[in-house]
Amino acid sequence: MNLTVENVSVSIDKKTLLRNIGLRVEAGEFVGMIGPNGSGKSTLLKSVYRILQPDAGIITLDGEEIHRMSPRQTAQRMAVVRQESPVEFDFSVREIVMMGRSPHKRLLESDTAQDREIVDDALSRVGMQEFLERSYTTLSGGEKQRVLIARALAQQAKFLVLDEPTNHLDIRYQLQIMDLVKVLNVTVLAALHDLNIAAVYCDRLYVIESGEIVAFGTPEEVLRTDIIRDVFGVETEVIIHPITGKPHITFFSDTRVRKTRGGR
Ligand SMILES: Nc1ncnc2c1ncn2[C@@H]1O[C@H](COP(=O)(O)OP(=O)(O)OP(=O)(O)O)[C@@H](O)[C@H]1O
Repeated sequence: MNLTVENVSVSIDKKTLLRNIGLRVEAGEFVGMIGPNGSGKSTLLKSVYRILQPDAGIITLDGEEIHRMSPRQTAQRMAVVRQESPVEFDFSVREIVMMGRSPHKRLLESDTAQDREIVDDALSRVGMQEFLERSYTTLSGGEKQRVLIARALAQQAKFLVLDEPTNHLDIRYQLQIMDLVKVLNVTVLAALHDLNIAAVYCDRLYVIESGEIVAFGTPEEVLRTDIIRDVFGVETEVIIHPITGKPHITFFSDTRVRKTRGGR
């Protein structure tokens, strides 16, 4: 399943949040979006998962315009893990993950043995099988995040949209979840803040700044000292890591750089 975003612009209350965005994610590709806070990453993802209707431009999945699909057709193709997914009612973990099965069922159809197996499998893949009967609202931030990832897995969509999928996770689960998503062999578009994680897991990256794409390419092409300085205002040293073979970035605060250079 591939995604194409062509000339997409979004404005809210006369403020332009995205301007002429173009990007493509090929089938099976893992594409990351990086950029400073407030640059428009979530806005673009929201346009892709149809929470926002762009003012201009076209977004297609396998050539089909997403804003013409029914919500059910979209959910059969696309699973979304958002930064915060507020749950108002006291659902159990099992119920939350089972929601991932609903695009595949008819209205009021009861859960089958196969649905239960898929839910169990999804929970065990994120290390949450022990929490099946727990109330979702009692979970820690990281546990909630893993349950939402399990729900996306249970949805068995061929296209995954991830908005900061690992922001609540400790380092072990960050790597585990990224490894898990990587081996699913689905198409992924993910907004990521951790540039070193983006370097290791993404096939290609788009850099977004003030609502515009300012760079794109492989991690090697994009994660350069000059680009990171221009976009994030941070000094770095970038090496190709001898073990991963991918760029590895060390960050320096401005004060530290000035001190080392003998400034004030
Ligand atoms: N409904 C809205 N009304 C007005 N401004 C909005 C709205 N939604 C988003 N914005 C603004 O649009 C800009 C882009 O926001 P967005 O959430 O897409 O950024 P982001 O790159 O995902 O940021 P972060 O890294 O902080 O999550 C921000 O300045 C934000 O305040």
